[in-house]
Amino acid sequence: MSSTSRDERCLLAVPKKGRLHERCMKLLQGCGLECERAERLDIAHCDNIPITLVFLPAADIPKFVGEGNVDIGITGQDVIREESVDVTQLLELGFGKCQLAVQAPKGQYASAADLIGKKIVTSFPNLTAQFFKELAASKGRTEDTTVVAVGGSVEVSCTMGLGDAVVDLVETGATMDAAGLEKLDVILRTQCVLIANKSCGHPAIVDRLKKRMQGFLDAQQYSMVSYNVHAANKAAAIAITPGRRSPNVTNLEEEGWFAISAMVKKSELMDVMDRLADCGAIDILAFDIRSCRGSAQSQ
Ligand SMILES: Nc1ncnc2c1ncn2[C@@H]1O[C@H](COP(=O)(O)OP(=O)(O)OP(=O)(O)O)[C@@H](O)[C@H]1O
Ligand SMILES: O=P(O)(O)OC[C@H]1O[C@H](OP(=O)(O)OP(=O)(O)O)[C@H](O)[C@@H]1O
Repeated sequence: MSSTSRDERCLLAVPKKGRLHERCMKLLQGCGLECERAERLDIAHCDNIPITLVFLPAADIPKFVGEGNVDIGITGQDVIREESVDVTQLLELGFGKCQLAVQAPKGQYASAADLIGKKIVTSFPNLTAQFFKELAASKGRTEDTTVVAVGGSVEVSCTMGLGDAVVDLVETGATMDAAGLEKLDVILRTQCVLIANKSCGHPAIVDRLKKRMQGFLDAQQYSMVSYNVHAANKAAAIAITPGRRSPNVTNLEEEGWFAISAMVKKSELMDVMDRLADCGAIDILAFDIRSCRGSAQSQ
């Protein structure tokens, strides 16, 4: 570990287990953070940047960031909203995407409004109570909806007779379906984000990490395509690969030929390569990008 004191090191909270953990570790690795975590220890100092990782339950991270126990953190927008802490959202990370949804036993209720005044089981008691309060107000209803907080396995609550319906996270819908539930309404769409304490003391380190993360995320979305094309087909080829800012065009030794390279969305890569070949481009190659920096969207 480098010889930096606690005050010089930026504390970054990372989900210690669950769905977000692996994705976060892959992201941090892609950002070049090198750190060794001793077995059973929930803290790891990075050797090559003054950042210390603190491994915490995802649901506790908003509070610790909000109160300044750690400087920055990675967690879901759902738990940030549930804790209603005042933190700065620095970056959407594009994974951990799901919905917080009202779910009821299939065929029993037509809409979430039919659950006003009933008993709802959830790990998100604050968001659930707020949702039903606002729903009741919008419908001119006065009954109080009972919210029962549980720590997990929410989907089995109706079967166990704990409540009439649940509010839980849904991604593919497989868990909901297996539990005999159906979605009646969506309270929140969420994804994993990088957050910072409002008066975070390490702006330079945080900014560097944010740019590295953006670079890693951009690199995952794009491939680099390079090809050779004759002057007669150059304009058509450039129209297919305009790049993010502009393609890189250089002259080949061979008269009338050009080498072109450009970033292409991975989701469009095969189509772009087909179209380049159709318009006369040759030697068409695609490369993975490991990371990138300084693109317009990354500023
Ligand atoms: N099915 C899902 N798809 C995508 N993201 C999810 C899904 N379930 C949860 N998440 C996101 O991951 C966060 C942590 O959820 P997870 O269930 O992994 O947490 P945990 O309770 O810490 O772990 P565990 O359930 O193993 O105890 C959630 O707050 C949410 O942002
Ligand atoms: O729509 P799906 O793709 O089925 O995902 C939804 C499930 O994912 C989460 O649980 P997770 O599997 O993380 O385990 P948990 O119940 O222990 O939190 C969430 O609580 C749902 O149960």
